[in-house]
Amino acid sequence: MATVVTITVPKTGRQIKLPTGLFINNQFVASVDSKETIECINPATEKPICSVVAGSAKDIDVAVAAAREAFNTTWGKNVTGFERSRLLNKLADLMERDAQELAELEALNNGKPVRVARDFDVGDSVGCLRYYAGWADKIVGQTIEIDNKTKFAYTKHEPIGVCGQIIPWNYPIMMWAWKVAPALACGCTIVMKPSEYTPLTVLKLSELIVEAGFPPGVINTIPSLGSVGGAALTAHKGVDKIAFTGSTITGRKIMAAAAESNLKKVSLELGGKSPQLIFESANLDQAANWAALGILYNTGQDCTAGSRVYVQDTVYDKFIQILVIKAKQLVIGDGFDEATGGGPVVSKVQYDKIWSYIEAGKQQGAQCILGGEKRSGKGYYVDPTIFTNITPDMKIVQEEIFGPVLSVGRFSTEDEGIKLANSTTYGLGAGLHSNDANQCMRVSNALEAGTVWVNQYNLLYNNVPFGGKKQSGIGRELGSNALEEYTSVKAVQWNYGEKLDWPL
Ligand SMILES: NC(=O)C1=CN([C@@H]2O[C@H](COP(=O)(O)OP(=O)(O)OC[C@H]3O[C@@H](n4cnc5c(N)ncnc54)[C@H](O)[C@@H]3O)[C@@H](O)[C@H]2O)C=CC1
Ligand code: BAL
Repeated sequence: MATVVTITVPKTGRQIKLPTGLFINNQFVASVDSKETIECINPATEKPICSVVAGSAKDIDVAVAAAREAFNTTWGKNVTGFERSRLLNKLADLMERDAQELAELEALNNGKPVRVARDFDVGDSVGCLRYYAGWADKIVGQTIEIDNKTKFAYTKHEPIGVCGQIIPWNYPIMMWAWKVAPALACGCTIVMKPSEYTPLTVLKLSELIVEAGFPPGVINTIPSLGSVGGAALTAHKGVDKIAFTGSTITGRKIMAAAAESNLKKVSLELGGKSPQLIFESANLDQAANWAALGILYNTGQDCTAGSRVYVQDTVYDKFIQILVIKAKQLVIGDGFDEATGGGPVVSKVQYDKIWSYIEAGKQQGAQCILGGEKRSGKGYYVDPTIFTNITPDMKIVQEEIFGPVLSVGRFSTEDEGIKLANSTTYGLGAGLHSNDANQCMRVSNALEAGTVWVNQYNLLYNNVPFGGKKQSGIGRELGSNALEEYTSVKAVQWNYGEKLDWPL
């Protein structure tokens, strides 16, 4: 198959040349043993965009060997923090230069609006690369006095080695940046496996890696099915660490494969069923804005989607009225129109999954007060859908839907609200809206989540750590905490005088 295709973006007419091979040692290559391809579909039209090479387990071996060679020679402990910083900044500049093209490609492959992809996904990713470029020459250890006379120790935060990074389809560019930036800043090398649904922008970014000047083998990219390339990468004995974002079910498999192979370090950013509590003192108009953003941003395909909202009963009716108005205001449609706020969901699989939950909600007796009807025509569109009259045992209340489907319940006391919010196996995000500062402090302490948003929701910053509690994950991305995921602490204990009397 061709190793470069030209994609014409339907609405803008832009011609994008895209390499479709596996990216190993700074070159786009064919699979060593497979003729399999991945067909990429435009979710807005349901039409194919192009096909890319699907990597095999043997291709993962080749990529891991390339990453190991780079780690031992041009990268790892052989490259200065200043140089890592320079290259990361250069990569950020190139992404910024190509922001519109990357956003159009992301919109084609994922469905999200171009404006959102350009201003948030690419914009925040550029910021992420620059943030970790800033850290690359500031990774420092400690000096530890031992007896103040003849001995001391110092610690070195060494790059952990070859990292397998497996990312999902909901934020292809941003999840790429969250993973590669801290790994490169710490001196690790990478074998990246993008989602089989959205490999296109990650391949485009691979071109920028060459242009930025990264040595061959530092970052390798293998589009592949999860059960093939993902499984091979996780079970590989030459991989020192796996960083994963995706479903909890796949997270479990990854942890098991890591345990059974070489006990590689694992960080997991998994699913959620995140709650928002609306208290009677809250600014209801603002709380409704944040609740709408929480469930509708990225068409609900967000690990932190605020998919359960609980409202204090004294303001319940008023809040619902406002929320429905807000949800109706979001324009869902053509992602190439700058006014569009939400696009289709990513795939037929995801579309069918969301509709099966909407049907389950109706069957189990929840009341659908907005949406819940399919559109006619092409495209995997799901309109904002709100359920009330929910009970804790319903599937729509318990399980991650990953679509624009919100369950709204009510509570009377603060304790009851907290109990409802925490009644899930997940613990990724949570929100609370109240104008009582003491209440904000009490409730934020009580909510079981890696991130609690107070009087806001779903905003993430490159310098603030992000990750989950309970079954939402292990480890942290973003902030200085992410550096710990990619370094191994070595303690060097130094004796400059003590004599050992032997035998003991
Ligand atoms: N936390 C998050 O941000 C995400 C959560 N999800 C949740 O997962 C559900 C299913 O979506 P999927 O795309 O099927 O998620 P998934 O967890 O299977 O896919 C995520 C990544 O893992 C890879 N993968 C799949 N099986 C693997 C394996 N055995 N070993 C190693 N890697 C493997 C995939 O190829 C992809 O790159 C969604 O409906 C949503 O609820 C999906 C994507 C992102
Ligand atoms: N909300 C950003 C991370 C994610 O959905 O995976």
